[in-house]
Amino acid sequence: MKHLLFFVGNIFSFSGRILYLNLLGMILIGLLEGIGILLLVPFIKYTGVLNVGLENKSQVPWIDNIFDSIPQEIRLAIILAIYVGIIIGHSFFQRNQTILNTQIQQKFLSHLRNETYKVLMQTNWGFYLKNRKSDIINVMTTEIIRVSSGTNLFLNFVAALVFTLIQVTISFWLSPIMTITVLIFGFVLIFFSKRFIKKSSKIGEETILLSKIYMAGISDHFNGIKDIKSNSLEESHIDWMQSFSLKFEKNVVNLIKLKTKSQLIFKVVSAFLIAGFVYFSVKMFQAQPAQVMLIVVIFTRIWPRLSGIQSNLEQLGEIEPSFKYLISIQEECKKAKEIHGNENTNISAIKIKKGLQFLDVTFRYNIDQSLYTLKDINLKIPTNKMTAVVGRSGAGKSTLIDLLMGLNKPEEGQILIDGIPVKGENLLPLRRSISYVPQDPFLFNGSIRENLLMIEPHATDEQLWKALEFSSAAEFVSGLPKGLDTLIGDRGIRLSGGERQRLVFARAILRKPSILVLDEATSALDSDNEAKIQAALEKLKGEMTIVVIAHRLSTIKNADQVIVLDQGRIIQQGGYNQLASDKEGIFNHLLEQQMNAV
Ligand SMILES: Nc1ncnc2c1ncn2[C@@H]1O[C@H](COP(=O)(O)OP(=O)(O)OP(=O)(O)O)[C@@H](O)[C@H]1O
Repeated sequence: MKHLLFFVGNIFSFSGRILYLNLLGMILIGLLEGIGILLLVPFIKYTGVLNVGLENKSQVPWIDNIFDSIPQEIRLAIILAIYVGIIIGHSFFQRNQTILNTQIQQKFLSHLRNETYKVLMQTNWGFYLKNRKSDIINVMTTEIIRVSSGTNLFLNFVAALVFTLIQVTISFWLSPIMTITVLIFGFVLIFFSKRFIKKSSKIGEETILLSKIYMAGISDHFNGIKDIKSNSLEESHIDWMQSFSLKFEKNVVNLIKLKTKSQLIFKVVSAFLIAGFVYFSVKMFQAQPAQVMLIVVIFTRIWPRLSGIQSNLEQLGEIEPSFKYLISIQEECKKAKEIHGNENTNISAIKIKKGLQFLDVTFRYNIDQSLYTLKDINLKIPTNKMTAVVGRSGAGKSTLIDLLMGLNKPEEGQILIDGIPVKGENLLPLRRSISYVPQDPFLFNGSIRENLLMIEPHATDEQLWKALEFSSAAEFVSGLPKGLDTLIGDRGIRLSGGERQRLVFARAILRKPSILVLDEATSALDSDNEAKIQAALEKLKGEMTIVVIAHRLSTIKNADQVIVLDQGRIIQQGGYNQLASDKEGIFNHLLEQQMNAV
């Protein structure tokens, strides 16, 4: 319940006055419905549908008094006119209230979506190492909508309580004993239906789990669609989907079974109660037709409200796990927050004068694992020079780069920029100074121009072509029918691997970074284009600090220093030729292996 109240508090502080207006509208609608019940008294009496006897007073004498004072010939017309007026007023308020409700709900949904997205964007990289991307997509798509509709459901529940209260008050006026009896039976039944709410909550938990698995499954499958097609794995994936759909089906059917079971109990009890009331009223208390009709009206008005409360509680129980889940994600994000407020907008890049340094740096991904991913790393990266990091697969090269960019924090030791530790305030300026080109670069489904402008939104066409020229991409881009406006598909699927890498390289250069980090960024290039990129890097050497990870050692021939990593430790460090000539060294060994392979 506290999770639900957290979001209700949120919607109150977010929506403010408009929410109170909404509640007021609900009360008005409830009142109009209540007046509708009161009108039944004169309606029954003066229409003569039931033989009440005009001389008899009903349970609400003041209503009789009002209508008795109206001339008989226009009395019925007035009653009917009031009735029509009430229906019109009721419909009018209900329409406005529905619109207002939707506005509040949609605004709250946008607020929830924006805020959750913002905290997700502001968390550190460690959060993304711990959580599955598909779980986060599930939160942003499914869970947020469930929470928003759950909050709305709660507001409707409050409105239902208000309606019930108004109707109970009016019914109490008409027949206190009858109203109290219905209420006692209703609340006893609600009390004994607690287990339905618990069961709904369990089904809600199962729904979240299923959505997570589903989202993870389909994102894996469509990310790997090429592998699926080329290895003809379609059938097994179709089977997975079919068996999964069955689980979804069962989950929803179970929920409906549960909901309808409690409603069935309410309806059966209501049938027995109404039959019992009418029987005892007529047989034992000789009730008049008007009184019997009143009993039926009161019962049929209040009882559905009580069964509605039960149904609302079950629905809230089902959504409760989503409230809990969203709060836990938001709290985890807050703990992992690395950008506070809007500080990201006014950050300017720093100019690095002397260089970067790793001082006794030790790191491991999981504090429980005994082996360190990087151990006792001492290293200087001089400004405006090229540093290459090489080593076998799994040696820790990418991890070293992630630490350099401040994505992960060292467990021990520190990383310094011009002698100042990389942490807190200088973390974001450092990242602003870096252009990073990963192994599998990110291109989104848009035009080449949009992909380039993503990094430097104000760049002119001239600057774009210059960057493309620099990365040896100008030739292929100008050869495309739509040039810069060519659409490149999901993750740049309509380009070759080498074209993608050159495009991302152009994008990195466009930013004119102080530090250019290339993580296996030229692996897909042919030797001709690789030579061109090497020449480009050579030109950049005096202007920016370049850090290159490369398996293909020919790429780093021009490096000013080479760092050789093995099992998380630096085992060799020096100039390219110096390391190549050390016959005992692992670098020479790696070189020989590559020569033999060629
Ligand atoms: N997110 C992670 N969680 C746990 N372990 C990780 C994670 N990322 C990498 N590792 C482990 O850390 C070690 C170093 O990985 P890293 O990616 O830095 O190696 P690498 O030298 O860049 O390898 P490659 O050349 O194959 O890309 C590997 O043993 C890897 O399994």
